[in-house]
Amino acid sequence: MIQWYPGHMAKTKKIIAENLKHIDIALHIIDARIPKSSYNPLLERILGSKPQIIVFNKADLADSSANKKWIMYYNDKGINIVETNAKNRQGIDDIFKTARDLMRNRREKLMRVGYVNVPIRLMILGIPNVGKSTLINAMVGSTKAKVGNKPGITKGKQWIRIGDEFEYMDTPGILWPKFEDEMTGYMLALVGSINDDLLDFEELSLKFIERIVQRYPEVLLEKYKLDRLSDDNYTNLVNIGKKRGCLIKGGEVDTLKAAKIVIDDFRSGRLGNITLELPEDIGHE
Ligand SMILES: Nc1nc2c(ncn2[C@@H]2O[C@H](COP(=O)(O)OP(=O)(O)OP(=O)(O)O)[C@@H](O)[C@H]2O)c(=O)[nH]1
Repeated sequence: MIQWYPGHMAKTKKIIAENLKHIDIALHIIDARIPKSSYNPLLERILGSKPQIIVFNKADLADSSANKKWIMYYNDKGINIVETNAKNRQGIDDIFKTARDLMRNRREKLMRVGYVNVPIRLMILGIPNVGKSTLINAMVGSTKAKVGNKPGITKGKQWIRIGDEFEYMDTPGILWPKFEDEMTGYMLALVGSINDDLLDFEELSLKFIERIVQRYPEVLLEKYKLDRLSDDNYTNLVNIGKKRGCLIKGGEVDTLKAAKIVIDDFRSGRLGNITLELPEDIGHE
């Protein structure tokens, strides 16, 4: 499993802290299928009193009842959360609305002292592969993006204008995943936030099957037309391989091939809407 070197992490933290000085609101993108593992609690410490909006992206791939639970969880904590499908531009207007609401008082104050049309500055942050670039494109949408250096702020910083009201920092902040425990590593790997070259797919698929057997057993039975689920997940993987014709010479099951099929089916949404982590998992693993 990959780890971030402490030096690299400290440098990234410093860059993010520096960039945050220039913005009004941080958009913290998380993956709705793994809201616990894709959330980096360290960001909160760096943010201090700077407002954040949690963008619950890829909600279209997640389980809608789980989405509701997570939204309630964050609402109860008083944290703003917006559900999105950046690929289809769903939820984008809610981000703008929430940002406007958050900045209303400040903008009114500025207007009273003569500042008009002060843009709300946003920055997108998130771990790899959560949909940062897709979200940026969705936010820009059809409004023509003006890119340019702004005087008075760190040289070279690029801002993109969205309509009349918003500007966002051109480069999204890439957060390092928190490798808090082994399970977090597996979760991040399952959604593709860790380089595939480093992964043991068979081991990963067994962890995935374990969780699916607990939470969505019917998914495996239906998708792979299994007669029954075994208590032993390796047997389940072998049975999936048999159904999918993953055989090597001598009629043995090619479990690596079967593992890749299962993971690919999950990532692409072919297994249906799945959420691997629920709010009640926090502090229980
Ligand atoms: N189904 C679905 N797919 C999405 C959504 N948002 C992004 N994707 C897909 O997820 C993949 C990663 O999206 P990117 O926008 O490249 O993610 P990123 O966070 O910029 O990735 P890095 O550059 O690796 O940090 C792409 O294949 C997108 O099409 C979404 O809301 N729903």
